[in-house]
Amino acid sequence: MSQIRVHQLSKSYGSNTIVDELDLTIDEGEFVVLLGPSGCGKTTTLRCLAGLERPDGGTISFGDRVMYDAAGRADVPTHKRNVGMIFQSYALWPHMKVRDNIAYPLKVRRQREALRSGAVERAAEMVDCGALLDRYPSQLSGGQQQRVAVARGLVSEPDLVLFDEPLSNLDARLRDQVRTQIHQLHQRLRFSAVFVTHDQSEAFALGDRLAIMKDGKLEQFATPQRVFEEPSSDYVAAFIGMGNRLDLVRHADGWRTGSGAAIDLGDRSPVRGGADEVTLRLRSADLHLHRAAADAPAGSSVLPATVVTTEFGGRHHDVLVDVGDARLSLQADTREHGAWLSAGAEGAEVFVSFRSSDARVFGPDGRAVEALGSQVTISGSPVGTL
Ligand SMILES: Nc1ncnc2c1ncn2[C@@H]1O[C@H](COP(=O)(O)OP(=O)(O)OP(=O)(O)O)[C@@H](O)[C@H]1O
Repeated sequence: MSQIRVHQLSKSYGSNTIVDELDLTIDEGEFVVLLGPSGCGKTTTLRCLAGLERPDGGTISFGDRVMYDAAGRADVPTHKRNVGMIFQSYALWPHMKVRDNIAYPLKVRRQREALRSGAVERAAEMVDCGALLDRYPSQLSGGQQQRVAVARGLVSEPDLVLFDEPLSNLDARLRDQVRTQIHQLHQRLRFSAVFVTHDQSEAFALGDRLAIMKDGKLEQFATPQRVFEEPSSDYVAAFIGMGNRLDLVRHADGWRTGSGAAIDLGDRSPVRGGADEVTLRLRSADLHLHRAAADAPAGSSVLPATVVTTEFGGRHHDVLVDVGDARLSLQADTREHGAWLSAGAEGAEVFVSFRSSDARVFGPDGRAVEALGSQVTISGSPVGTL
């Protein structure tokens, strides 16, 4: 098996375009995560890959085998695509024992040699379910049921394993356990996978690459590290945890917020003529709280703020502040700030600071303003030199 390619894939329901000329590649052994908010078309894309949904346009190929081609009228049925599928609802057959559930894909594909040579038992052992083979699904916990579903998804050594939000029905502790198990299995077996989720921590933990979807299209397709450090748009930044937003306007002496506070964008500043209005995004962890402006580290931007609410979170307090008409969230260290924050800090006049290197800047079209040495680009096209 080699690369899996999706080219110009489209799918509509009535007049609603759900998948919109989507291009996606999954390299051999790669774990690709489809990430995006509810309704952006993740599951529909997955179902098209599985052959459970008939696209309206485009092509899907697994190596040199064309699975679907709207123009060439190819459409290989699901049971001939050699995909493994793991669903949110586990989807185990209730009337079959664990052994028969895991064996099911081998029986459908008539893989008798695998059945004879103990593939079912090996798959069960792989997910620590070897002792459960003679139980029915109703005799298993949710976590055990999903591990059996993972064994069933992998038992036939499929060309592609599809996961549709498989952790969503599990409680937080089990979710972490099954997530780690899927990660370890992938490290060991190196199967090609597409994993649908709307949870950014799952995506960061599991993905070799993240395909972030918006309205049926790919907004960014890159490694988790790249997405975390350089989100390609304001939409991606907001979705992956840069919840703090400040709108800035260029003045003769530099950038200012709507309430007039000066902001130093450092080398993330677009050049004159590039953009005169930008959006700045910051993570809560990169915004710092001070009782006096002088306490802020040298070289950072400092903004006057008013405390709105605080919540105890253990080592930190979650704090909401207003900076002009922008509401920002930050985490304040409990050892440094706990005493006065716990004593009722609502309404307190404070300062917040951040470093320009932690901020990400987006142009009026929502695309990232990237600093490339002394050359600055907006939306990928050079607009001038600093
Ligand atoms: N069979 C169908 N008929 C009509 N509309 C559908 C059908 N299946 C899905 N849709 C619509 O297509 C849109 C995208 O659905 P899809 O399940 O692909 O989204 P998603 O990104 O996976 O979201 P979620 O995380 O909520 O599952 C939704 O608005 C949904 O209501």
